[in-house]
Amino acid sequence: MRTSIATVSLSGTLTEKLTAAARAGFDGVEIFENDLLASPLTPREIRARCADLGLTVDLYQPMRDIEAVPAELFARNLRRARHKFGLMRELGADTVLVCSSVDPEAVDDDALAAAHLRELADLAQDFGVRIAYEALAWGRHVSTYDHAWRIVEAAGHPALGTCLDSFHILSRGSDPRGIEDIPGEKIFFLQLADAPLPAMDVLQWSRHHRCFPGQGGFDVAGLVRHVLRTGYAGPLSLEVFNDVFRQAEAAPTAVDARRSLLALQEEVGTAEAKQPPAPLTPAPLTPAPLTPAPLTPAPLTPAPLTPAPLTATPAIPAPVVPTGFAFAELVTADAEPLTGLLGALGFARTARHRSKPVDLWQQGEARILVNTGAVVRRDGAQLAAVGLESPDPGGAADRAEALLAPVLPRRRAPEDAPLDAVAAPDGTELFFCGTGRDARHSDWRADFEDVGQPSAAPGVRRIDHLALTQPWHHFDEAVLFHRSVLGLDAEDSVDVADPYGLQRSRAVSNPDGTVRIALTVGAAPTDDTVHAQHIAFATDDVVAAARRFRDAGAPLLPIPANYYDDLAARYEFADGELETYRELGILYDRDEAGGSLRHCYTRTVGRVFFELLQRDGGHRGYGARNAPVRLAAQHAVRTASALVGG
Ligand SMILES: O=C(O)c1ccc(O)c(O)c1
Ligand SMILES: [Mg+2]
Repeated sequence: MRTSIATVSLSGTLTEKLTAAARAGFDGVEIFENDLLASPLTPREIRARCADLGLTVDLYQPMRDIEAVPAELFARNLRRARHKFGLMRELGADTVLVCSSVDPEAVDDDALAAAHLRELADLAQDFGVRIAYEALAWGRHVSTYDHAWRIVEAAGHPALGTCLDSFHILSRGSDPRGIEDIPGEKIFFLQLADAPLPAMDVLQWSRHHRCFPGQGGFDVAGLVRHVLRTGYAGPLSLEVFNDVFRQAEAAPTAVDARRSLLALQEEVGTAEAKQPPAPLTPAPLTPAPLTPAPLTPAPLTPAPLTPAPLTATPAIPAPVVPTGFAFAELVTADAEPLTGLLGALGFARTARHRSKPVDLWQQGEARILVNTGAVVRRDGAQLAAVGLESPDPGGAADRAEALLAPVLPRRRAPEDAPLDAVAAPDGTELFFCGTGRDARHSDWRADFEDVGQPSAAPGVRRIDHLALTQPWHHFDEAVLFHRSVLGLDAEDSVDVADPYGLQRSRAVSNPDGTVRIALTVGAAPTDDTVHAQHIAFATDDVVAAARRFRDAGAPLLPIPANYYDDLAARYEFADGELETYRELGILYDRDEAGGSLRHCYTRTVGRVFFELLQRDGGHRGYGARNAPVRLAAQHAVRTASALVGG
């Protein structure tokens, strides 16, 4: 199907928005009136710009507070509409959105609303324009899609149809099955948005917190299926009001938006194939014939009034879910502080890259690459790449590419083993690996020469999870990326209090928990915790591992006594157990099923720190309840070392 995006969903000037939408591969746009008013381009120039970019203007919007008002006011509204319809011809837009009225003067009278909309549609028809009437969830008298449709039906005018907006429908809790009672040719437009579920005042919710499908909690795919069963043949158009997207760069937001529609179409297609085919009302592919406007002076080529025929979603290769971490790669100018920590944790340097200053440090199945040959940003050591074990590295990369992930060159140097890799939204390079499976392809170990043996002592077994703080304006994008591109499942988001802000965190994982990534966004983009990244190592005995680390002369993050007093009040411990945790700085958490989590932290080097973690009894969490204590302790350490100039 054709895809479209409202300019309100992207940041920047109208020109920047159009360019970003076109580059991301959208077919068309909804032009928001404010974007047009603020643009130095004339409507004809905007039309030409869109044409140059290969974009159609699928909708002009919104017109507000038109219907069911006193006669004199309605006369003024018609005058306003005449101007806008003229503008739309210049713009090459054939459909205008009319929102249900929020005017205090509007009356609760469906017959009057229908009569006014019919009159409006009559005028619109003279200009070759169609009216799509949309129920705003906070409309004064019309706030549900079925009510808007009843009025459209009563008006009975060929140039009047309805606009469905998934936000207004799903935020009101309306039953989307009723959509199938609307003939597809009377659905003039479909706007899609998701939103997080915790409800608030619906207007604030809509204006600030909409997000792209797959990023929130609505069943947008379910709604789209109902719409498609009517025979609707217009575009799938994203209309997302979101404070973050309004500020972030338009180009990545547009790509994020397109990825969400690709994943949505995949979901709709897949689910549809599993069900018995739904009865489809055949959709007329052309709107009702419209008389050209006699008043228009402009000898413009008429805007394309024919929606493109329904085309199948281009096939997206099936998800190839990663089955473990192959490695994590840290880049740093000075290896010693990091390798000092790794050595104290029990890691040994086991291999060296054949041609680059990259060392492999290993313990159990945990592998850390320390790279001193790459460009390091101002904030020091950082995690630059992650190797994911993949049952089909090429297939994983093909899917990533189909979902618009930037595909990286397969070889970083001519002599390297070819590896499929893509970039995550935060720039982390993700390598799809088949460690030990195929020496010619996807076995990154082929580039390394053994220089030692991993320690035999029991300690770290593998990487348990990565915690990656995302740039604040890429958080929702990152969650959708990991879900759609990598096929990981996303858990609900949790809020973690930091001394200087609130961090939203959402974990993504594979079904058996061998790949877990906690994505976090900080509240204050200037604060250094915002950029922190950590690698958590799984151990079967966190107390022994912590002791060994400390005995090697490395300090663990000190945790305040108050934390342990609270633990004592909360849980019963065996004799001496709590004292051990207190002595070592081990944090403790228990889930409802009695599973437990014990974990402790190293100091931070650049952006990076390590965690030792022991899960028992099937605990699947990350210790979110302990995170505020950990964050405060890290602040305290940073402040203290700043005071001594360290
Ligand atoms: O918030 C609004 O006013 C508004 C305007 C136009 C729309 O299509 C919409 O869904 C909401
Ligand atoms: Mg809308």
